[in-house]
Amino acid sequence: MATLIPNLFSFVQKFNAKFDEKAFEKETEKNFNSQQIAGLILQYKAQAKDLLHNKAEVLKVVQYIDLTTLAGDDTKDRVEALTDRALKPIPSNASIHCGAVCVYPQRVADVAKHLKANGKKLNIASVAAGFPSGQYHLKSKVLEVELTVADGATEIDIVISRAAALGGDWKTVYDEVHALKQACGKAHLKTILATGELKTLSNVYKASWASILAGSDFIKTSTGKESVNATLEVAYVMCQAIKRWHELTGEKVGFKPAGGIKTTEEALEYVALIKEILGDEWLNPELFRIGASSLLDDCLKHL
Ligand SMILES: O=C[C@H](O)COP(=O)(O)O
Repeated sequence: MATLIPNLFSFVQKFNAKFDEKAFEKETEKNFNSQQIAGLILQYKAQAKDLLHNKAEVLKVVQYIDLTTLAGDDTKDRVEALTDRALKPIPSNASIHCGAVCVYPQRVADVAKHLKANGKKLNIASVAAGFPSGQYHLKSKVLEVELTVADGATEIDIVISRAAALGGDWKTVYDEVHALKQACGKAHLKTILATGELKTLSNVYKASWASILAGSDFIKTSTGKESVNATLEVAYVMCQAIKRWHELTGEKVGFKPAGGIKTTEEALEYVALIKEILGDEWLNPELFRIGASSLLDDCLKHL
């Protein structure tokens, strides 16, 4: 019962933009048992095998995808073609579209102009703010977010400072995310934790909590550029933070696994995990996305 009563500490903290270190430490003092999580992961994997035979579930996966290209040689032509594919990912079904198209900041204007010229609407996500390292001055990160939103991005994917996180400086993690949330204006903020570089599950939980407190609309596992990207283990921990925030405040923060998710079965493992931890109400593109460059090809084989 106690957990259903909004925790005014956290709630007020979020909207006053002040970071209370003691409250943060108290809230995030948790131990995660990898063995126990591994047991649950086996269950999610078994459930995904069943879901794979259900075409309606595969169709939903297509709609969760942030169809991504993040390459140094991306051109206007490439992102326009990707946008067309995100608008109609299944050639025989014009009613389905992907969650968003996701490109580098310099390509956002190409996508926005292409959509306008064709009279189409689609979420445009972009990986602004010094992606993927995050090793840039906050001032330039803020400016990059502002410029990218001005070019037409409706969703901004930023990455936290791993240097601050690994040093236990959660206030800096919070302050940066908070500043970047303000820079987003009306655009949604997805905060990438780069979990493959955070070393411990405790750090993953703390990074999730700091990002949620700072106003992130989504928390996302990885940039796709770390040597270890999305895993079910970190997804479990991140979804526990999302669940806890919902218990305390009634607010729903979205979840986006990204990086290295190439098969429909892998995508459905995340669906099974979310179903168990957060429930069916999280299984829609408003609250669940999968960042992926090649997953769609595999989904088409299952339809
Ligand atoms: O955010 C999206 C990821 O960068 C995509 O990663 P991927 O190319 O491994 O699918």
